Amino acid sequence: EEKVKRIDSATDKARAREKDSDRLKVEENVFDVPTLKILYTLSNKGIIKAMGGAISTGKEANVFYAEGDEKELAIKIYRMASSTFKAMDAYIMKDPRFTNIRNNRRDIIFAWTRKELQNLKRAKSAGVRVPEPIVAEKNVLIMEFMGEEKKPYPLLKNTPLEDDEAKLVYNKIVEYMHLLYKEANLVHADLSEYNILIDPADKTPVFIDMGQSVTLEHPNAREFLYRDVLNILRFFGRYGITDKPEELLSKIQAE
Ligand SMILES: N#C/C(=C\c1ccncc1)C(=O)NCc1ccccc1
Repeated sequence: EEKVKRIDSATDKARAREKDSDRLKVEENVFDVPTLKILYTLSNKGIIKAMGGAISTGKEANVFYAEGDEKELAIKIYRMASSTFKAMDAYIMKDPRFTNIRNNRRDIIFAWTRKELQNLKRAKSAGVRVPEPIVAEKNVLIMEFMGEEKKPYPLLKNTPLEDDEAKLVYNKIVEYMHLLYKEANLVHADLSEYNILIDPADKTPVFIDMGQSVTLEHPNAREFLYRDVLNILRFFGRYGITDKPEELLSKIQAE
C-alpha cells in the first residue's frame, strides 16, 4: 500500500515537471527578448492589458489569449527561430506586394506578419468572417479573439455536425471562398478544417491563418486554390457533400 502511494506521488511530480517544461518550452522559444520588448511597448500603448495562456502552439508560431483595452485579443507570435521560414519563401518572394524584401529570416518573418494583417483586412472588407486585424509589429500580430470567456471557438475539425448542419457550414465556406476570390482578389492557400473556426452560437465559419494567402497575381494562385478546394471537399465528403472539384471551382470563380 505504502509503495503504491510512493509511486503515485512520484508519477504526479514527474507529470507536473513535464507539463512545466512544456509550458517553459513554449514560453522560452517564443518570448525571446526582442519579442518581450514588442509586447512591453504594446502594453505601454494600452493595446495589451494582460497576457493570457497559449491558444495554439505550432512550429512557426504560437497564439496567446490577451486582455485588450475594451475587448479580448489573440496575439500571434511568429517564432524567430522558425524552421519553416524557407517554406515562407515560396509564398512571399513571388508575391508582387513583397518583391522588395531581402531574403533573410528576420525580414521574411516580419513581412509575413505584415502580410497576414493585410490579408485579414482585405478578407474582412470583402465580407469574409475573420478575426478583426488590429496591429502587426515585427513578428507579433494582434487580432480580435474569436471565442467566449477566454475559450476560443473550436476548429471545424473538432466540431460535431449533423449532415444538414454540415451542408449549411459548407455553403458558407463556399460563399467566403467566392468573396475572397472575387472581392479580395485572394486565395487562402492553406484552407482546411484546421484553419476554420466554428462559432458555436450559429455555426458560422471563421477563416483564420492568412499569412500564406496570396493575390491572384501570384504565379501559383490557381494551384493553391485547387488545393484548398480538394481539402474542403475531402473534409465535407463524410457529410454526403458530392460537389466535384470543378463544380466547387466554378462556384468560387463565378461572376
Ligand atoms: N490565428 C489563429 C488561431 C486561433 C485564433 C483563435 C481565436 N481567435 C483568433 C485566432 C490559430 O489557432 N491558428 C492556427 C495555429 C497558429 C499557430 C500555431 C498553431 C496553430
